Formats: sequence, structure tokens, C-alpha cells
Amino acid sequence: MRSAYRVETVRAAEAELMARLPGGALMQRAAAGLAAACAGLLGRVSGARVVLLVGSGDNGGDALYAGARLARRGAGVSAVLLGSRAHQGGLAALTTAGGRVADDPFAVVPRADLVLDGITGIGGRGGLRPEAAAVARAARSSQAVVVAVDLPSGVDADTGRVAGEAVRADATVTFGTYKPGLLIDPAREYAGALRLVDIGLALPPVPDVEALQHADVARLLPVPAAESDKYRRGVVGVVAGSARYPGAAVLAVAGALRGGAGAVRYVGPAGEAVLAHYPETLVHGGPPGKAGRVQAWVIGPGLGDTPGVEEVLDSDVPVLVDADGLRPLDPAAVRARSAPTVLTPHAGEAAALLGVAREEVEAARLDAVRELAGRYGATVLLKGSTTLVAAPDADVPVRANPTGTPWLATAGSGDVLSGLAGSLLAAGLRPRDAASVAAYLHGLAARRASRSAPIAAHDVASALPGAWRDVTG
Ligand SMILES: NC(=O)C1=CN([C@@H]2O[C@H](COP(=O)(O)OP(=O)(O)OC[C@H]3O[C@@H](n4cnc5c(N)ncnc54)[C@H](O)[C@@H]3O)[C@@H](O)[C@H]2O)[C@@H](O)CC1
Ligand SMILES: [K+]
Repeated sequence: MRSAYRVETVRAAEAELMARLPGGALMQRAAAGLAAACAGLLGRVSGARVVLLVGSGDNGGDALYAGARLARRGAGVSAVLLGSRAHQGGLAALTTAGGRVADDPFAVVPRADLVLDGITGIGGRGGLRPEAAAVARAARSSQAVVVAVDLPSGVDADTGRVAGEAVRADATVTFGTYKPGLLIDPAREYAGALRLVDIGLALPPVPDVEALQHADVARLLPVPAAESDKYRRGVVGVVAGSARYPGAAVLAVAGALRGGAGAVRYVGPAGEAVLAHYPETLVHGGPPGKAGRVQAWVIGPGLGDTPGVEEVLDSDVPVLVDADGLRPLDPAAVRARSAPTVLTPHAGEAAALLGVAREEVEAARLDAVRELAGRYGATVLLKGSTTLVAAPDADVPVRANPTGTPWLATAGSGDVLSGLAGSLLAAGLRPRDAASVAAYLHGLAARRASRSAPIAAHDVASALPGAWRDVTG
């Protein structure tokens, strides 16, 4: 599991540790880890050209001390000072080690092998200032590997917002813990590959944001016991599709069949299309209440205006509501349910539920998912470049999905996801686990199917067993 903590918590843990260590020890730990990571990226340090972008705070200090370490190993290191001041100890260490201060950033940045972004870290507010932005652009268009110190400068550590320009890094070396912004778009996109340097912080047991990894997902996946039969493994009911959108029913069933439930019960007008693709489905013309027992419902994909949402919400089993099912959704009705509810909106649907503009949700995904989960008393999976999953209880960490790929932005892929998540719910996973495991497998399946080429939603569904095997492998 990758755990991320807000700046306030990181600062408190740093203060507590600094009080017990000799002055500057923490910065030395950070700089040592940073220099080692840079050396790894450079391959050969001696003779390498390294440029440090140095802001006025301790983030710049880290860059300067790491630069000093690289200079001692034979790198040619120049510092570009972009703040009103620079960390004095760091600057002295750099010059003592043979590094120098560059007068003209545009003379050194284009020829660099590695650029270290130490403009701002967790103390940064807002986007890059104009001068820093111009230098960051020069770094981006050079051949250099751009390494962000702690965070790409210009991104918001707590929310992942990017208000203005920010450094686009190939890699980010972060200290003590991940920060939420490193796991959530749009900031995540600026961070590149992530590396965590342990500096010995003691952090609270519950993080603000977390990201599952293979081992976590493997632990959560349902495994049929020897004595399982299809009913004991769980039956998932899928209410989806309409005369106009029969394909949504097929895709939701496709996801549900690969999610670990023992059987899929389809309810709706697209039974013929579903059976043509998946003869193993139990098909019922409706209504849902007469379809037979299920352990979880999925309702919404391609439903159009077909009624049925209220009836399904009245049931006493977990219900996942997606797409068209989200439109008529009343917070009071969801809150009053005796069993858990999972909502799976994309940014547009989330915006409609919250009564705000879509752009507002996209810029502040973490706030939006928390707000929706609180308002509806439901687990909310907000789809997008980083899919987020929030539980109704605000003290439970939000899960950021690390496996997404832009190729997933294709018609019908959400239907596969809701079927998959509903199937995991029926198999007995808790709502937050079902939603986040589904997002994880779905992203992995898309990457597997795509390998950098366009894919269709049914390719994602077909790749799910392979993704499952990758995780449990
Ligand atoms: N506190 C600690 O114990 C440690 C801190 N470390 C480093 O210290 C960093 C935090 O240092 P600081 O608190 O000094 O803060 P930063 O260095 O992140 O930034 C604060 C400085 O940048 C200026 N600034 C803010 N927003 C700006 C913007 N958009 N453009 C330009 N300048 C801006 C501020 O006026 C201030 O001078 C961490 O990110 C990490 O890199 C590490 O050395 C590990 C130990
Ligand atoms: K930085």
C-alpha cells in the first residue's frame, strides 16, 4: 500500500523528529537519498552536467546539498537561484564541493543531463512564478532527466490541484511519505515515476489517501472455497440496457462475469443480446424484485429512462448505481438504506449530483469525491484519469487508483467497471474494497489489452482474467 499524508501531518511528524536529531540531520537524510536516486538515473555521475533549480525554502536546500554530493562525485553542478534568497548552508556546501551559481539559466539548462527541481516543495503555494515557469519549460524541452525534489514545484501537495504552471518531472523523489497530490491527477501526471526516501518520520496509523498495490489487491480478491457452489460464491443482479442501448447490458454483464460472483442475473429488455454473447447469464424480463435472490445489484448502465432505481434501492443488499441510474438519485433515499450503496459517477455525473461545473470536479477531484460520499452516505467511486474511491466516513482514507491509462477513456468501459465492482460486492467484498479492487483490475486489464494501442470496452472485459492472474501471480 502506498500511503499519503497531508502537509499538516507531515510537518508535525518532521517537527517531532527534528527535535530529537542534531540540527540539519533530516535534510542530510533527504539529500543523501535524493543524490543516490539521481546517481542511479544518471548511471555515470563523473562528468555529468547537473543543474539545480533552487527556490527560497528548504526544498531548495535539499537540492543544494544533493548537488554538493553529486559534485563531490565528479559531476559538474550549477545552481540557478530562483528565490528571493537561497538556503545558506546548502549553498556553502555546494560551492565547497566545486559547484557554482549560474548567472544565466538558459545557458546551462539546455545542456544539462539532469535538472533537479528544488523550487518549492510542501511549502509551495499556487503555480510557478513567471521566471521559474520559463526555466521549467526550458528544462522540459531539453534532453535532461527532470527530477522533482519532494514534489513537482507548482502542484498542490494536499489536493493534486495544479493552479497555473508546474514542473513536469520524469521522476519525483519524495521524503518521509507520499503526499496526496502525488497520487491524484492532475498533479500525479506531473510527477513521473515516484520514489520514496525514508527519513524516519513517525506518522499516524491512518493516512489521508492510499493507493493499493498488487499485494493488497491479491489479499482482497475473493477465492472460492472447495465446498463453494455458484450461490455461495454470490449472485450479482445487473439491471442495465434498454432498447436503445442493449450494448451497455452486454458490457456490464461482461464485467460481472469476471468479478468473482458465482452467477450473473440480468434483468431488463436486452436479454437476447446478453444471451447471444453470454449464454451463462440468468436472464429475467423484470421487474428486479421478481428476478430472484441476489447478493448485490448493479443498476444504471444504458438504462435510459427505464424506472427501477427506487425498487432496487429498496432491497436489503448492497447496490451499485451507475450512469443513468445516478440521474434520479435522492440523497435521502440513499442515506435511508439499510445496506451499503456504491455510486460510480464520472466527473460530469458527479458535477450534476453536486450542482457544480464539470471543470470544478476535475480540478478538485479529492474534495468532490469526499463531498459526494458524505452527502449520500455512500461509497463513491469517481471515475477519471485518477479514479478515486471515498467511503461515507470522512476519517477513512480515500483510495487513489494507480493503474489507470488514458486508453480507458472509451465508450462502454464504465459499464464493464460497474459490472465488475458489483460482482466483487456480491462475492462479499466490502464496498470500498469492491470499488477500489475493481478500479485496479479494470485499469490493469486495459493496460494489458492496450499496450499503447486503442482498445474497445469488450477488450478490457476479456483482459480481466489476465489482470487477475497478474495480481495473484
Ligand atoms: N521540514 C523538514 O524537516 C524537512 C523538509 N524538507 C524539505 O523542505 C521542504 C519544505 O520546505 P519549506 O517549508 O521551506 O518550503 P518550500 O521550500 O517548499 O517552499 C517555501 C518557499 O517557497 C516560497 N514559495 C511558495 N510558493 C511559491 C511559488 N509558487 N513560487 C515561488 N516561490 C514560492 C515561499 O515564499 C518560501 O520561501 C520539503 O518539501 C522538503 O523538500 C526535507 O529537507 C526533509 C526535512
Ligand atoms: K520541487
